[in-house]
Amino acid sequence: MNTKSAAILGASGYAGRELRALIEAHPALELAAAMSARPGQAPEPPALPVDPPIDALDLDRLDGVDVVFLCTPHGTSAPLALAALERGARVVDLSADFRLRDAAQYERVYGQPHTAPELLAEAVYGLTEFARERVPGAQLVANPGCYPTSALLALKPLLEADLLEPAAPMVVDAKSGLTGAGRSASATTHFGNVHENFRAYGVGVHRHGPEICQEAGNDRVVFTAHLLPILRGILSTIYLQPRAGVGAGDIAAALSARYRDEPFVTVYERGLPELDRVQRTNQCHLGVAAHGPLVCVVSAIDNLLKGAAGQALQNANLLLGLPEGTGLGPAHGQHTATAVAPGGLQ
Ligand SMILES: NC(=O)C1=CN([C@@H]2O[C@H](COP(=O)(O)OP(=O)(O)OC[C@H]3O[C@@H](n4cnc5c(N)ncnc54)[C@H](OP(=O)(O)O)[C@@H]3O)[C@@H](O)[C@H]2O)C=CC1
Ligand SMILES: CC(=O)N[C@@H](CCC(=O)OP(=O)(O)O)C(=O)O
Repeated sequence: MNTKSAAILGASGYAGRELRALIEAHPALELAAAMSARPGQAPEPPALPVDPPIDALDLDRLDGVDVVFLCTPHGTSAPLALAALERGARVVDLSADFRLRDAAQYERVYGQPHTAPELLAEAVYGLTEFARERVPGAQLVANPGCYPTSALLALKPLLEADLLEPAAPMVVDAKSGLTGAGRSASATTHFGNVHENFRAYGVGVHRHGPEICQEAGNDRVVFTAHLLPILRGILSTIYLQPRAGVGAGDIAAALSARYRDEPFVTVYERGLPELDRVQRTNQCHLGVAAHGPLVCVVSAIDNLLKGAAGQALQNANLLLGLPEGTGLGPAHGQHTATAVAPGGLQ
């Protein structure tokens, strides 16, 4: 395999560290730069002698780099994407800056004007299992949000197969571990404060609601986020009203058929997903159960891998003409290299 070069901006964050561990174990990618992007600030020195160094932001180091990963907060990614594209790199942005197609909606949802609206039309929403035809030709990939990844992998095949009652809401009751909030401790996400606690947040206004609706193609998704007192993983319990005559068995069969050949999505024949089966893997596990007049689909992912760095690497492999699963470890239900790699959050 010809080696390609990669750079990470935001390498000191949770997603950036995870991606770094994946790239360092990747057989065809070479890490050209791992930079901490906050302008004007020196990167933190490594905490331990074994921790890899992170450099200060220097956009000139992106010259000649094949793919740039933006692991930076929304609002800061857009100008960095512009700079990387101007230098000829392809870009995978892990933030929300290019996920919503409409600049006015971005401003409503994120409370600030978009600084590179001219790029929105060309950005490809990289839910990889549904974007394989468009990602390889893209310059800019908008990596999906973690909650949206868990919801959309369950919903999209059922919408495409027209198995759901058209007027009924689709209720996505999702729970995330603390790493979903990034590494900056806050009063509400610091482990010490959430210990023995569990709560819903952003009810009715969470920024991932519009993203899920956009990609589901309708406004009937009712999404609620919860914060779990664990480190990593998202489990979404999704309540759906099937069309008359459609039962849980039909829903499970449709998901199984859609994902039969997918290395990173596993549909259970019996039982329901649990977080410890997907933590530190790039897997989405789906399970189905009848629930009175409704059908319940449970979807579980690791927020930092399938919900962020792992899916970003699937997309980057496609951008670079590499097999999609390169560097993502054994295909089914097993832990990736990040379970043991330095820098990967254990
Ligand atoms: N955590 C998760 O589960 C997921 C995260 N994402 C997205 O990925 C991105 C990174 O998330 P995560 O790793 O959790 O975040 P972290 O807060 O852990 O890390 C953020 C990174 O961005 C840098 N940064 C912070 N503020 C600025 C700024 N004003 N300008 C430039 N750079 C800045 C930080 O560098 P410094 O060292 O200077 O602080 C750090 O390297 C976000 O957009 C997030 O929404 C997407 C899916 C899941
Ligand atoms: C637990 C937690 O706080 N999660 C974050 C979402 C995770 C994230 O980083 O958002 P993106 O996937 O859009 O990048 C939140 O609720 O805003």
